[in-house]
Amino acid sequence: MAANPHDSADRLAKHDWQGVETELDCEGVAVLPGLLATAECRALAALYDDGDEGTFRSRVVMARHGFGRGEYKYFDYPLPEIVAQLRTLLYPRLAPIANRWNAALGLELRYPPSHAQYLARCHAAGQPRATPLLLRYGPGDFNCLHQDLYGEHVFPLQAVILLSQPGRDFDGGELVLTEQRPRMQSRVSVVPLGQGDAAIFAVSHRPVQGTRGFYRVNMRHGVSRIRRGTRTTAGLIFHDAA
Ligand SMILES: O=C(O)CCC(=O)C(=O)O
Ligand SMILES: [Fe+2]
Repeated sequence: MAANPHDSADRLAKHDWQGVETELDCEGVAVLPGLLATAECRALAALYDDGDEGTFRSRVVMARHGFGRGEYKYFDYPLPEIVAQLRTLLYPRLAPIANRWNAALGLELRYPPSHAQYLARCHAAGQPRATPLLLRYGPGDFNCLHQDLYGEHVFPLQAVILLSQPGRDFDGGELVLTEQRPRMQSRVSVVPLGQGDAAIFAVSHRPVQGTRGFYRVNMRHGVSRIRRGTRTTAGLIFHDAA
């Protein structure tokens, strides 16, 4: 799929990154409205059924693993151009936030400025397989709360792009995040997305400012039951898989 790199760069530049950073710090999730245009959503979603052989490295039927109901496919390298570009362009916006979070949590690990450098680290450590994916849900399907960990190397933020149009293509099927706080009850947030919007959120944990410094909360995400129609999403995970 052709995508003009200048279009993609402009698309990211127009977003309120200061606002995104504040939302991520306060809530652990931020929305980038209209990250993809409608035609791009359709073209990317169409790969699910029409992708050439070699587009995907594997297909997972969620019910077989107790992950929920629905299915997904992991892209293989080389990634479709738009997926590769979004991963490359989003990463340098997110790495400084990830580094600040690690510092707040007292972790020494830092993430390099470019995604190519970070992937080289994953690949050298035995995590060479592509993790971006397309997910497809039909009526009654859902995605259980989970964390996308694929090995020792974990980049702490990820993105999900809604490729279908809510209300027209499907009803229900909301992205849900839970936050498990130490010695407290869990908090939940539902993230309203329109077609082409991306949610950026914490993969497994994030720092929260308390009265005596930062503490660590554990995050999970999932999707509530699809009540009608078909919902397709694209997931961008920045670490690769073992
Ligand atoms: O379909 C969704 O909204 C969530 C997808 C997901 O779990 C992921 O991309 O990691
Ligand atoms: Fe996920």
